Parts: sequence; C-alpha cells; structure tokens
Amino acid sequence: MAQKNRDYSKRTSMRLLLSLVSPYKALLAAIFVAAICDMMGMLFIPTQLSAMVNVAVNSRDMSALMGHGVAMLAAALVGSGGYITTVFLASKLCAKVGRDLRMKVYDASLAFSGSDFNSFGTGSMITRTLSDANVVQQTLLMSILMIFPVPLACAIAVALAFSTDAVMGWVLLAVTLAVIVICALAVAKSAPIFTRLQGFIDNMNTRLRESITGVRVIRAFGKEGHERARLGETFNDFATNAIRVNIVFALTDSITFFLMNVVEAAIMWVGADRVGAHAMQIGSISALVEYAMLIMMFLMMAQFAILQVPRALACLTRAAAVLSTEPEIENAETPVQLCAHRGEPGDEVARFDHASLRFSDADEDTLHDISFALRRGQTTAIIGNTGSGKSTVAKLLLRFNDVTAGSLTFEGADVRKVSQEELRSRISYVPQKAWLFSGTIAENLRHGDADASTGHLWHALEVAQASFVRELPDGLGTRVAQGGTNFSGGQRQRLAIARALVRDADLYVFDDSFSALDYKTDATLRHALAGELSHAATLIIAQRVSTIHDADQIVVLKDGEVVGLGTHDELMAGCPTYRAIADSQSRGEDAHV
Ligand SMILES: Nc1ncnc2c1ncn2[C@@H]1O[C@H](COP(=O)(O)OP(=O)(O)OP(=O)(O)O)[C@@H](O)[C@H]1O
Repeated sequence: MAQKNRDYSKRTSMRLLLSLVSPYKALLAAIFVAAICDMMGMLFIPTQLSAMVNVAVNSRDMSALMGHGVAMLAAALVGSGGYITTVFLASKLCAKVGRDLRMKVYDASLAFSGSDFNSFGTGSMITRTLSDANVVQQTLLMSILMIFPVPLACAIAVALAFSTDAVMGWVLLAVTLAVIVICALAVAKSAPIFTRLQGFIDNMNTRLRESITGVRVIRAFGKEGHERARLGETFNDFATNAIRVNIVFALTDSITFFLMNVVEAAIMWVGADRVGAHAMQIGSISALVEYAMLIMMFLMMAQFAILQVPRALACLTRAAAVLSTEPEIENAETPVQLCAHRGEPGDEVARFDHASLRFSDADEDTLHDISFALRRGQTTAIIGNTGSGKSTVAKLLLRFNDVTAGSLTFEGADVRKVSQEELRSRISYVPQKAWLFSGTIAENLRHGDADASTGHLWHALEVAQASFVRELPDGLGTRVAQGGTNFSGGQRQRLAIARALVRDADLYVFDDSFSALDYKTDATLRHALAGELSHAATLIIAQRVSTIHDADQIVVLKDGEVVGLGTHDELMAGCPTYRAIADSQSRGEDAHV
C-alpha cells in the first residue's frame, strides 16, 4: 500500500514537472546542444594532450604539435562556450519553472474556501508556495547541470578510452559501472533523510509563524519559556536531520575521493604494463587518467544532486496536492450574467430561501433553514449571540461558501450560477477583522475601485468618519503597515469602511464593523451611511442593539436559525431572544452610567 502510494506520488510529481517544463521545449533543446558542446570540448582536451605527449616522445614534429595545440584551444573554447551557455539557459529555464510553480500554487489557493485552506494550514501553504518551489527550482537546475550530462560524459569518455586502447577501455568501463552501483546504493540509503527534511521545515514554519503572530499573547501570559521549548524542539529536530544529511555528504565525498585514487592507481598500474608491452603509448595514460577523473567528478556531482531529487519530488507532490484540490466553490460552466440595470428602491437584491449551510468539516448545520430578503434602499441587520452564524451569512453572500440546502439568489439569479468575480464585483464588504495591506492609505482605499479619484477617496473617508486622515502629515499618502497595525482598531475599522464605500455596489455588507467605535461615532457613521447608500441594499452584522436599532428589518439568529424577523419595536414585542439581548445590553449600559 505504502509502495503504491509512493509510486502514485512519484507519478503525480513527474506529471507536474513535465507540465511545468513542457512550455519551454525550445529552451530545453538549446540546453541539450550546449551541453553536448561542453562535454565534447571537455573530453577532447585530454585526447589532444595525450596526442601531444606521444608526438613529443616519438617524433618531436613541431607542426603536428602546433596542430594538436590549436585543436586543444578550439576544444577549450567550444567546451567553455558550451558550459557558459548551458548554465545561463538552465538558470533561465529553472527560474521560469519556479515562477510558474509559485504562481500555480498561489492561484489555486486563491480559489480555496476556508475549509479548503484549513485542510492544508497557513504555514504549510506558505512553505508550499515559497520554499517547496525553491527546492524544485534549485534541484531542477542541479539535475540539468549535474545529473543529465552523466550518461553522455560516461559514454563519450568510455568510447574515447576504447579508441585509445581496448583493454584500458574495458578497465574504465568496469570501474565506471562499479562506481555507479556504489553511488546508487548510497543514494538509496540516504534519500529518505532528505525527504524528511521538508516536513521539518514545514513544522518550523508553522510554529514560528504562530509564535511571531501571537508574541503579545505569549508575553502577556508569561509563556516565553514554554514557547521557547516548543520551538527549540522543532529547531532541534531539523538540526538533527541536517547533521545526518551532512554526515551522508561527508561519507559519500570521502568514498568517492578514495575511489578516484584507486582508479588512478589502477590505470597507472595496468597502463604501465600496456606501455611496457608496446601496446599503448605513454601519453595515452594521461588521457585515460583524465577520462576517469572526469567520470568520477561527474558521478560525484550527480550523487550530490540525486540526493536532492527525492526531496524535490516530495515538494512537487505537495504542490500537486494543492493543485489537484477541487475548490469547494467553483464557477458554473456557463455562468449567467447579472442584470446590468440598477433596480428601484425596495427591489430585492438578494434572498435567502430556506437556506442551510453545513461546513464540509462539521457534523451539524451552521445555518439552518434561513429565509429573508435584502432590498435596495433598506438596511437589514443581523444580531445574535457569538457563534450563532452571523458572519457565515456574509460568507454565503460573497460565495466563500455555498448553501448546502435551499437557495440564495442575487438579483434573481442563483449565486451558484453567477461567476464569483461578477457576484463579488456587485458587493462591497467590510470584514469582521479590518485587514489593511502594506502600502499607502490611498492604495488601500483603491482596492474598492482602482480608478477612484482623490476627491472620491476623501468623500468616502468623510462618510466613514475617518477625517483623522486629514490631520496626518502625509494624508492619503500615509504609509500603512502590514495588517494596518500602525493604526488603532477603531481607525482600521473606519479605513476598512471607507475602502468599502469607494466601491459602487448593489449590496454593502458590514460584518461587525462598528464594534471598535464609540457610541457617538457609531451613530454619526450610520447616519452618514443611510444617506450615502440609498441606492443599494445594506446588511449590518452587529452585536450591539444600539447599532441596528433603526434598521428596516432585523434578523435574529440563534444557533444558526432565524428566531425573529422584524423592526426593533416588533421584535421587542414578539421575540424573546431579541428582548433578552436588548435587556442585557441596556442593563450593561445602565451599569456603566
Ligand atoms: N470553515 C469552518 N468550518 C467549520 N465550522 C466553521 C467554519 N467557519 C465557521 N465555523 C463555525 O460556524 C459557527 C458560526 O460562526 P460565525 O463566524 O458565523 O459566528 P458569528 O455569529 O459571526 O460569531 P461572532 O459574533 O463571534 O463573530 C461557529 O461555531 C464556527 O465555529
């Protein structure tokens, strides 16, 4: 079974490699030609050298010596030209293959739903996109430069040895085969250690990422020692394995050097006999030693490169696993176009009709049989206890997940039939965690609309009550750190709201987007929004009753089910869950007064 799985992953990774390399057939052909020139040039030099020695010993014919010298120079030029070209073209090819692999894995991850992403984990996805692709790129380069030329070099060298002297040809062939067998055994023994290395890198990445992201929590809970121990264990695993790898290299290196000396001695020994018997000329010994040394050198380099291959294959298999994951959410084969015409106030923009959702990794429905509509010019609010499924409603609207029963329509079309790009272009979304990207404030706001004018950006900031940007020395050009960490929680929320407002959408979704604002800013902002978004439907997910008090309709969620639907007054009169939430919050407010 394990063998079957190994064969399957080997096939998968080879298929992926072929698909990555196949667009560059011309480049591959050019590398092949350049490598032959390199080989021929390199092996032709000792041939000429031996001929020169033989001429010098036998006839001292100057013109013959000059001829061999010129041929040697030409061989050196062809050889080095071939080598430089091979390295240049191979580096180009591998850089392109690495880039393509990174893009493929990244593109695939963009189509993932939350559950798809969770099945790999963030740390592993980063390793797969960066480090794994790097290993593949480097190993491919090493393979082209160090493994692929070996059969060619061995064949040419043995053929040249045979042409020099048949007996010495057999000696070299026997020695070459013996060294190949030894190398193959060494590789088979050490390959699993290399494969394990990548798993350790994954572990280090995941733990380090968690530790760096949660550094404040670690400090606050005084868990530095515990974290250090956890990371120390991970680093230690990696170091132990890396040491084993180095031992393998040291052993194989010394064995190969020992073999080099043995081969040299064998050639001298047998060659001297052959020269003594006048079966071979003295100069030929130097050529034969050179051929043998070249074969050994190539085999040694190939051995080093081959040891990296299982690790690269493991990386390719891991990339293939990402690429072969069928995203939970896919576009319909022939998506329906949404109506380009903007409807009238009161028209339905989206409707949940007995919709349920069960996450693929969950045993129960997170949302169960929910029905309500979002209408143009109206504000719908969702309230409910934590974990009741409020954010999941937003995930369905944006098609981060699909309903597992019932339906969700947008502008009358089932969202599963609308392309994700078109659907999302009609919705503007403020996520629960106001994430900002590194860059400037203007760049962040233009995520909403790349062509928005500066005036439009300022207007959105004003509506979002983010006029603090005017007081910043660089205004819209102010730098934003990754995640927006150089702004306070409330400032981040207002910038995220402004970003959403920059987009002209049919539906605006605010997922708990006012929670970090004080009551006064919350009220002013909602008032400004009401005037601004009269053309669209608005969905506000909130925890505070005061935030949604004035909504046209309020959906009350409890454990994923709609237990109330109406205005604040209607719900206060007829929905015990809503009344309980409102009462608990007003008690809380009284307590604060
Ligand atoms: N990808 C997922 N796989 C499995 N369960 C999930 C997934 N995403 C969310 N859930 C579960 O769905 C439930 C509802 O989550 P949701 O984020 O919608 O709640 P919420 O009402 O918005 O909560 P809060 O007010 O705390 O933000 C939770 O129990 C959560 O654990």
